[in-house]
Amino acid sequence: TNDSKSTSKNKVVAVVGGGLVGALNACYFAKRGFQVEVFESREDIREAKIVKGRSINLALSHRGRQALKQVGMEDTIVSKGIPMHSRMIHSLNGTQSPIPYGKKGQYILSVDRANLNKELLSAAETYSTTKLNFAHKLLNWSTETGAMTFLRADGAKEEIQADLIVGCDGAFSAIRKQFLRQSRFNFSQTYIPHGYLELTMPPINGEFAMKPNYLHIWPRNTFMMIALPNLDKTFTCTLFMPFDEFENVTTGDQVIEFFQKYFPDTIPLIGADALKRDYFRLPAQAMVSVKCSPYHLSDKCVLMGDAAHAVVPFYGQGMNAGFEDCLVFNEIMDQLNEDFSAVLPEYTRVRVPDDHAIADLAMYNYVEMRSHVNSKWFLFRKYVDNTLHMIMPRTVIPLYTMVTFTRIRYHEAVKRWHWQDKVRKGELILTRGTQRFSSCNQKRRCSSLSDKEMLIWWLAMMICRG
Ligand SMILES: Cc1cc2nc3c(=O)[nH]c(=O)nc-3n(C[C@H](O)[C@H](O)[C@H](O)COP(=O)(O)OP(=O)(O)OC[C@H]3O[C@@H](n4cnc5c(N)ncnc54)[C@H](O)[C@@H]3O)c2cc1C
Ligand SMILES: Cc1cnn(-c2ccc(OCc3ccccc3)c(C(=O)O)c2)c1-c1ccc(Cl)c(F)c1
Repeated sequence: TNDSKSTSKNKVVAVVGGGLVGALNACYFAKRGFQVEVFESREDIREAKIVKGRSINLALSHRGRQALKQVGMEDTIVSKGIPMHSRMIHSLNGTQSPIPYGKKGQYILSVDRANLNKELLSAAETYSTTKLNFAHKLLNWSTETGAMTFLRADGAKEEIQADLIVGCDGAFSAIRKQFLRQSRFNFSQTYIPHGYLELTMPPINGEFAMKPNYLHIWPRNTFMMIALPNLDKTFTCTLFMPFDEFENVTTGDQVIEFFQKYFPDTIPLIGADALKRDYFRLPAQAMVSVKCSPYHLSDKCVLMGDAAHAVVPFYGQGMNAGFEDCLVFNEIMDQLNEDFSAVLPEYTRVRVPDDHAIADLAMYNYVEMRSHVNSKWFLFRKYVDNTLHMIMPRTVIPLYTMVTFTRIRYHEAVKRWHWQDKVRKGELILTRGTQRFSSCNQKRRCSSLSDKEMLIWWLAMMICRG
C-alpha cells in the first residue's frame, strides 16, 4: 500500500559490510525505496588495485543467479562469467575425464570476485537513496539504542543510527559480536586442518592452457586442487592441503617434488619457475565454518551471508547461499508487508535450517573428499549419480544437482538425499544375492521397492561398475 511505501521511503537501513552480500543487499533495500547506507571498512575497491588474499574467482550457480536476477543484475554478471558445463577430472597419469553437470542448460559459471563486487557496488550506487561509506570500520554497536560506532580513515569515530541494521560483515563479523552477549544465542566455529593457496596458470600462445569450459578437479584424497577459468585466459588454481603438509614444503625444489608426485600434469602448464614463486607469494589461508542462530535481534538487526554462516568452500555454495539469503529475506518482506518485527523472526525461522544444512553439506563434502575421493572414486560416484538420474529422473536427483541447479531448500535437498540413499541401501540388499534372505525371513521383503525397481537399481550398479 502507498503508506508502507512512504514509510520505507524515510526508513534508514544500514548495511554493514560492502562485500558480495552487503553490496547485493543494498540493491535489494534500495529497490524497495529505503534509504540505504553501506559501511565498508576497506577503501573503495573500484579505485584500489587487486585485493590480495581472497579467492580470485568463484563458482556462481542457480541460487546466486536467481538472487542477482531479482535486482536486474543477472545478465551483467553472467555475461562476464565463463560457463563450466562439466567437471574435468585429472587422474594421476594425466588422463582427463569429463563428466557433464547435467542437461544442456545446467552449467556453473566462473566469475571474478573483485569484478562481481565492483559491479554490485556500482549497481547499488545507481539508486539515489543509496550512499556508500568506505573506510568505515564498525567498532561496536548498542543492542539497546541501535547506535553504531565507526572508525574512519582519518581516525575519527562516527556514531550512526538506523531503523534496521543488516550485518553483512563476513565470517568474523563485528555485528555478530553483540549477538554473542545475548541469552539463547547459539554459536559454533570450526577451523578445518586444511588451508588453501592460489596459483595462476597462464595462457599458452595466447590460448587457455586447458579446456576452458570445465571445472578442473585433481582429487587426491588428502590433497585436492581445482582450477577455474578467467576472462584473461588464465586459470586460478586453488590447492587445498593440510597445514601440516604446507609446513613440510618449504623450498622451491620441494614444491616441484610435491607437484611431480600429485599433480604432474600441471607443472608444464603453471611453469616450474612460476610455481616456485607463486607458491610462496602468500601463506596458505585458513578455512572456517561458522554456524549460529537466531540470525536476528528483535526488530533491530539481522545477519546475512558469511556473518551468519561461513561455510568451507567444498561445495562452491558460500556466496550462492549468501545471495539466496537476500532473495529469501526479500520474499518475506513481501509476505509480511515490510514489518521488521514480523519479518526478522520469520527470516530466522525459515532460513536457519537451510543455511545450517549447506554448512553441514559443505563440511560433509570436505570430509568425504579428503578421506576417499581419488579420481577413480570421483568418476564412479558421478557415473552412478548421472546413470540413476537418467534411468529414474524423478526418483533420483543427485544431491549436487539439487544444491547447484535448483532452489530446492537446502534442508529439503538433504532430506531427499537421505531418502534416496535409503532406497539405494535397499538396492544393496538385493545385490548381495544369497545374503538377501539371510537377514530377513522368506516371506517379508527387505525393502519397500518392487522387484522391478530393485532390478533396475541392480542393473544400473552393474552398468556403472562395468
Ligand atoms: C577459497 C574460497 C573459495 C570460495 N569459492 C566459492 C565459490 O566457488 N562459490 C561460492 O558461492 N562461494 C565461494 N566462497 C565463499 C564466498 O567467498 C563467501 O561466501 C562470500 O564472500 C561471502 O560474502 P559476504 O559478503 O557475506 O562476506 P565477505 O565477502 O567476507 O564480505 C564482508 C565485507 O565486510 C567488510 N567488513 C568486515 N568487517 C567489517 C567491519 N567491522 N566494518 C565494516 N566492514 C567490515 C569486509 O571488508 C568485506 O568487504 C569461497 C570462499 C573461499 C575462502
Ligand atoms: C568450486 C566448486 C563448485 N562446485 N564444486 C564441487 C564440489 C564437490 C563436487 O563433488 C563432490 C564429490 C565428488 C565425489 C564424491 C563425493 C563428493 C563437485 C562435483 O560434483 O563436480 C563440484 C566445487 C569444488 C570446490 C572444492 C573442491 Cl576441492 C572441489 F573439488 C570442487
